Amino acid sequence: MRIATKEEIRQVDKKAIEEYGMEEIVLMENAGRKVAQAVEDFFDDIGNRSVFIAAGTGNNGGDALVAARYLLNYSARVKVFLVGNIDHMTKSASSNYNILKYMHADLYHIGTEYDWDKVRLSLGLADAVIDGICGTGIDLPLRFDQQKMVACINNAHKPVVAIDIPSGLDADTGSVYEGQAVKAACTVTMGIPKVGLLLYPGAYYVGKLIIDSIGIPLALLNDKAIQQRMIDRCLVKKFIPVRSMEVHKANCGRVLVLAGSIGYTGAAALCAQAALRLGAGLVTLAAAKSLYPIFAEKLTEVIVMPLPEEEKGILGMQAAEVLLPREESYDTILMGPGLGRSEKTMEFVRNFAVAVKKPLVLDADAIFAFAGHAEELKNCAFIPILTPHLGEMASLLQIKVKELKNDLWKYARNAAAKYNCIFILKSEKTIVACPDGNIFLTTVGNPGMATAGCGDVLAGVTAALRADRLDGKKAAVSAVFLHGTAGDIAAGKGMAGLTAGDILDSIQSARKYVDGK
Ligand SMILES: NC(=O)C1=CN([C@@H]2O[C@H](COP(=O)(O)OP(=O)(O)OC[C@H]3O[C@@H](n4cnc5c(N)ncnc54)[C@H](O)[C@@H]3O)[C@@H](O)[C@H]2O)[C@@H](O)CC1
Ligand SMILES: [K+]
Repeated sequence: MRIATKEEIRQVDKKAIEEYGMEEIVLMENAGRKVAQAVEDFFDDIGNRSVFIAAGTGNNGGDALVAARYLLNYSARVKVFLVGNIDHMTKSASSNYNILKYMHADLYHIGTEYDWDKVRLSLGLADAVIDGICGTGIDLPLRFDQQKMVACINNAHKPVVAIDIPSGLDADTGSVYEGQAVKAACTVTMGIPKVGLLLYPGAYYVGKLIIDSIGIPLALLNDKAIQQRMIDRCLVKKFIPVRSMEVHKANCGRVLVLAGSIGYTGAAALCAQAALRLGAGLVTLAAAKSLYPIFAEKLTEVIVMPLPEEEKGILGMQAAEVLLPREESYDTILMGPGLGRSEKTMEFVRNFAVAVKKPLVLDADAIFAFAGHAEELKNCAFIPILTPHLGEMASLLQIKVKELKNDLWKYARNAAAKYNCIFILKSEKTIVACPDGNIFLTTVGNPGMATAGCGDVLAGVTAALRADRLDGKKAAVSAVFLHGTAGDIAAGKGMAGLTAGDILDSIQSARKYVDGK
């Protein structure tokens, strides 16, 4: 399923009306009916219930006015409060306003402070609230009267059904101006989700998300021009090849891992093992030679290659001299987990990444190596996949984490295009950003996965998929789904106390779930 920005959904609505000949008022009718149904679903006895409806003057308000009519038809008690000047109502909203007037519905205009008392009193008596103050048509901050209505609704602590998007939430970024957004129990969004519903802090305001059809043709909702997509099983199943009967260990992915330093041997072991668990045929862990005895003892199925070191446990340019002549033995090279940040190692990472002619997955310290040198990523032979968390991304882009968080998707999208990289940007809602502008958002994973080593497992899974001939975009998207699914399987035993080792142990089951066998 795709996820729309404000402009993209505006284009969808426009094309439905102008190209397909759908009537705006019909779309509004469908939207309003779905909202009324959502309210009805809250109660067994809607006929005995009072519903407070806040309706703005745009089409979001129009949806609310339609919902009011349906709820009146269900015999609910309905009070509609209009937020804004009705002279500015859109044509379709105005038509619905006139119908309600003709029905002698309880319609209130807010002019004086006395009217706000009435708002608060009605909210106090209501069993449920519909938020139709505004939707995708606004730019924040809200107008003063809209802000006041949002505050009244939130202070009433009643179950709120938000139409399309909780009022006050930015549909593109998920940002909320000074906390002024409706806190919904449920949001009924039309056609496809809007970006802001899925991003934090916006996602906290949404409650249960219901995605309802209002009759817009699927071809429009699935248009490639909408550049954001959910990562789900259906998408990933299309990307991952069925394992052939004639498969050989050398032709289902040979991964070279460059990872580990003194104190960080676990990271190296986890990512190498994760690549095997996903299905790579051969995994070689190349590490500073003084670490060799540790890995030889720790790992059984992984081949361990000792490399010359600059200092005890620290890799430098000599490692490249050993590795470059052997590059044809590998399909993908993963660098970074636990590698350390010494100057010599960072220099080696940057030089080797450009010299080697194999697809790369760069994680952790290998991403840090490019902080202040991001332009050099453009010189990689293949589009590299980078798997930063927010701190690593911020250091790569030389900005503050707070700044990055304010417009995460924009930064990720711009950086992917500018440095010709694919980013798996890890957070509570991991995304994949591609140089062509496409963004993919995870639908799986859980807070238990905020644990040491979890990212190392993701890096290994990503490298294994890339080594099995998936292009960068498909490998990154599939890795996020398989890793998140493995985390969800592991969380079956409990989220707190979940370890990266548990996720590792569940990767095989996650792949089986995707393969459908
Ligand atoms: N366009 C369509 O065909 C459809 C639209 N639908 C609904 O319409 C909504 C979008 O409607 P609109 O585009 O009319 O806009 P909204 O109803 O979201 O916003 C109301 C009005 O506020 C104005 N505004 C902008 N910034 C503002 C600010 N800072 N403070 C106050 N007012 C501001 C806008 O000009 C807009 O007319 C969707 O969210 C959805 O609920 C649905 O009815 C389905 C069909
Ligand atoms: K709304």
